[in-house]
Amino acid sequence: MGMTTPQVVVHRDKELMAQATAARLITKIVDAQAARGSASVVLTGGRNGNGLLAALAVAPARDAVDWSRIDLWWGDERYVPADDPERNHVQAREALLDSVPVDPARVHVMPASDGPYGADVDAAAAAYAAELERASGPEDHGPVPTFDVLMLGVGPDTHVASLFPEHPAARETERTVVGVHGAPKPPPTRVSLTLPAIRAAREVWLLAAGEDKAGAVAVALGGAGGVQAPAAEAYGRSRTLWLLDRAAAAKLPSGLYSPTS
Ligand SMILES: O=C(O)[C@H](O)[C@@H](O)[C@H](O)[C@H](O)COP(=O)(O)O
Repeated sequence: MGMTTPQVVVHRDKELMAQATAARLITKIVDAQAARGSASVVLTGGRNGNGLLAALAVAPARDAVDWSRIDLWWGDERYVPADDPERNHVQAREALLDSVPVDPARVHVMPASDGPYGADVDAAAAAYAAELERASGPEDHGPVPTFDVLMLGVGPDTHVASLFPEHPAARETERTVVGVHGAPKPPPTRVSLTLPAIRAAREVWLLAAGEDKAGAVAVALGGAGGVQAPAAEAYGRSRTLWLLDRAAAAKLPSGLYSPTS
C-alpha cells in the first residue's frame, strides 16, 4: 500500500482545532455507520486527543452518532494499573466515554499492569494483537481491522502513539502491537500499535498544537524517515490529515497549506 500525500489543515488555535476536529469526526462516524453499519475509531492519549474528546462531548451533533455501533481502539496505552489517572483509557472515559452510551464489549481497552499479564508488557501487547486479529475479516487483508479513523497526537520529538525516535518499536515491521520499554516520556512502560498497524487505517489524523510542536511538525512533513521521525511514516490507506493550530504550523514552508480561520 503506497503512502498517501499528507494534507494539512491549520486552525487559528487549539480550541478551534478541537471543535472542528470533533465535528469532522462525528461526520466520519455517521458516514461509516451509514455505509457499513458500524464505525471503528482509534483513540490517542495526550492533551490534544483528550481535548478533541472533550469537544466531542459537548458538540451539538454528538447525538447523530449511534454510540452502540462503534468499535473503539487505542493507539497506545501507559502500562500502569487500570484505574491509574495516567491511563489513556481513564482520561478518555472522563473526557467522553462515561457520557455516551458506548457498548462496553466494543471498547477495546489495552491491557493494564494489574491485569492478567502482570509485569509482562510483551504478553499484554501480544494479547491486544490477537484481539485486533479476531476483529479483522477477509476484507481487511491483514491482521488488523481497516479502522475508519486513527488519531495520533504528535510529540515534540515526533513520536506518535508510543513509537519514539530510534526506539525498536519504531522499527517494527512485522508485529502489529508491541511492548515499549524505557520510553523517554513517562511512564516508561507502554503498549503501542506499530507503524504497520497504523497504516491499516483508512484515514490517519495527526494532531498537534502549540509552539513546542512546530519543529516536530516541520521535520515530519519535511521528508524525514520513520525511524528518526515516527510521525513521518504514519499514514492512512486513503488519507493522511495533519490537523494543526497556527503555532504548530509556524515552521512549515508557506505553500504547504492554505491559511484557514
Ligand atoms: O500516551 C501518550 O502520551 C500518547 O498517546 C502520546 O503519543 C501523545 O499523543 C503525544 O505525546 C502528544 O501528546 P500531547 O497532545 O499531550 O502533546
